[in-house]
Amino acid sequence: MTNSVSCRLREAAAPIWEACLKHPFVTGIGDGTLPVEKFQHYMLQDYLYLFDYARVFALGVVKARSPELMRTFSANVDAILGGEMKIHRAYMARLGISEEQVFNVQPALDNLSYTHYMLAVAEARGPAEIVASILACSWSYAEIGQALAQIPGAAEHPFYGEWIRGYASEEYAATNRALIELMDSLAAGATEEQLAYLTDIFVNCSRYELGFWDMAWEIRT
Ligand SMILES: Cc1ncc(CO)c(N)n1
Repeated sequence: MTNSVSCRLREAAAPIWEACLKHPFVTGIGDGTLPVEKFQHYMLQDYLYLFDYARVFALGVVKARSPELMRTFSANVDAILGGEMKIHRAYMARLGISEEQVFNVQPALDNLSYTHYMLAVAEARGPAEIVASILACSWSYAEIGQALAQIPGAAEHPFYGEWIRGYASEEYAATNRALIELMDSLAAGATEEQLAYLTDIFVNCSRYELGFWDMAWEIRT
């Protein structure tokens, strides 16, 4: 991965990712001290977020110019709607929230701005830019999951353990690795100008990730 495009993206966003890992919301999941009220707000917002996140991948299906790439994007739409959302649905059930109730929640401004930035990039550009915008989300959650799972007892926590196990799972890591490889293959032969744009997208999405943790921590609407 050294010297790869994905490595360059990761390095450009490194200080922001550090801040995400140290964020009180994230460390609160890790040590189990996060107030459930904050987590519930986050869960509702994140569930809404995932529908738009799946739409970004769906635009990848529209923009792809090869059947293989169409299938890759399509499989990711399915992995989000059917796989990752299982974590959310399990928490919704535990918190007593129905899918209908979620759809009556207004997206927080930090959430709406983030998803609409990704959707705007996806509408205007092509597969490489779509993957750059999605990779910041997927990869940062994979790193957060791995980091929290290393804290003794964290993955067994009666409430937050399930979230940690979901994002620390081999399934999630494998999907993320495939996205990293896809980024590198789509960016192969890109000009310096194109690479600079992919980096901007990745860094902006990382800033939005940090904003999402702030929104959740402060219960911003
Ligand atoms: C805000 C946010 N970013 C990334 C992910 C991982 O898909 C998520 N579930 N939520």
